[in-house]
Amino acid sequence: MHACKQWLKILLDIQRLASASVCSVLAGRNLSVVLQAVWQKNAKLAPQQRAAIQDISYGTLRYLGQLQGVLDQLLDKPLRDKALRCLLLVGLYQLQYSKAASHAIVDNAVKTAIAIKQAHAKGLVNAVLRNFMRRKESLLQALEGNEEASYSHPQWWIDKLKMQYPEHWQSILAVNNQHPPMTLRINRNLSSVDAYLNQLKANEISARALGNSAVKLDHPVSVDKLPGFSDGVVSVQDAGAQYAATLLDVKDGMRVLDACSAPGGKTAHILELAKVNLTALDSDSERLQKVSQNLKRLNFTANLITGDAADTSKWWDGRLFDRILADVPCSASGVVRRHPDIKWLRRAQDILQFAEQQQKILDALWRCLAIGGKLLYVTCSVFEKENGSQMAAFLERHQDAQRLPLTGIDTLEGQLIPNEMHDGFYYALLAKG
Ligand SMILES: C[S@@+](CC[C@H](N)C(=O)[O-])C[C@H]1O[C@@H](n2cnc3c(N)ncnc32)[C@H](O)[C@@H]1O
Repeated sequence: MHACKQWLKILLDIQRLASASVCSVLAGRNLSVVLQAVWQKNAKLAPQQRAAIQDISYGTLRYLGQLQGVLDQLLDKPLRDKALRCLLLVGLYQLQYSKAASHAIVDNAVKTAIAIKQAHAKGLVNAVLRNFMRRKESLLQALEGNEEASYSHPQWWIDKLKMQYPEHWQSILAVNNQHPPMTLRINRNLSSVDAYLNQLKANEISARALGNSAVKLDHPVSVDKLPGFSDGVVSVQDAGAQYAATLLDVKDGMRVLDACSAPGGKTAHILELAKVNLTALDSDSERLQKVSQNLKRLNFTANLITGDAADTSKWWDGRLFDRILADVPCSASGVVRRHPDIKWLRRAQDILQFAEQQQKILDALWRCLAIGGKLLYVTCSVFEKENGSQMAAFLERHQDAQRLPLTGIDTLEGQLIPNEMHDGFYYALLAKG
C-alpha cells in the first residue's frame, strides 16, 4: 500500500477502535477489559497505535461530561445511534485535547463514519465537528453552571463530594481529571531512594523522591526501561498505597493474612519489610495469578489461596493471624484518574452494596485475628459509607476493637485525599484487645 494511504488507514483504525471502546464502556463494560479484547482481536496493531487508542479512549472518558455537554448543543435533535454518538465524542475529544491537525481529525471522522457503516451521516459528522471548531469558545462558555459538564463527573458523585468535603470537593474533582503519576516503590533491601534516583538519572529518566521508599517519575515510562525492575529492585505502586504495609507494622516470624491481595502490590511490600509467614487470599483466581507473577519477580513466596474473605469456613485452618490486611473491594472512587471509566460505570446505589460486602468481610476477618494483633482496613474510596461510617459501625459492633493512630501520615480522619502526589485511600488501623 502507498505510504500515505497506509498512514490514513492507521489513523482511521485508531479513531474507529477508540470510538468502539468508548461505546462498550458506555454500554457498561470495564475499559481495561474492553481494551484487552481490542488488542487480542487486532494483534497487528503497532505499539504506537495501541498507545493512541488507549490515550483517546481514556481521554474521551475523562472529559465525557464536558464532551456530552458540547455535543448536545451541536445537535438539533437527540442522536440515538450510539456508534455515531461515540464517534462524535471521540472527534470532539481529539479536537479539544489532542495535538493532531483539526482538518485531519474531521476528515478522518467522516471516513470513519463510512467505515462503521454510517455513510448517511457523513454530513452530520462534518457539520458537528466543524461547528465545534468555529464556535468552541461560546459552546464551552455555555457549560458554565452545568456541573456535570464542567467537572466531567456524574451529578450524584459531585453532590456526595460536596457534602462530604466542603473544602476539598473541587480539588478532588480536578485531580480525578488529571493524568495519573507513575510512582515506584524502591525495595530498600536492595537499594535506596537516593541510589535509585541516581540510577534513573544515569538512564535519563527524571524523577523525585516522595518519602523514604517512593519515587515519582516526571513522565511515565514502560517498566522494561526501569533499571533493576526484572530483579525486583523496584515495583510500580502509588505513594498512597505504600503506606499500607508500613502501617501494618509487620515483624519477622509473624503470621500475616493479606485478605484481598490481588494483584499483590501490598503483598510484595509486606514481604520486603519482614520475613513473615504470609497467606495471600483473593476471591478471583485469575487475579491471584498476578500475585504469583509479582512474587516470582521479587523472589518471594507466600501461601496463595483462592477464597471468599467473608466465608472463612472455606479456607481458614483456624490458626489466628498476628496481622491482617483487609484491602477490601470498593467503589475505587479514589483512583478515578487511573480508571476514568469508573465514574460513568458506578451508580449511586453501588456504594451501599460495596459497604455491605465490606462489612461482611471485616466481621469475618476480625474473628481470625489474635488478641494483641492488628488489622488494617483499607479502601481506595473517597465515599464515607465505605470509610468513616463503615469504621464507626464496626467499632460499635466490636467492643474488643480499638482504633490506633496512623503515625506519620497526614489524613483527614483516615482519609487520604487524592492529590498530585498520591491516589485517594482510606486507612483504619485496629488493635484487638
Ligand atoms: C483493592 S483490590 C486489592 C489490591 C491489592 N491489595 C494490591 O495492593 O495489589 C481488591 C481485591 O479484592 C478481591 N476481592 C473481592 N471480593 C473479595 C472477597 N469476598 N474475598 C477476597 N477477595 C475479594 C478482588 O478480586 C481484588 O483483587
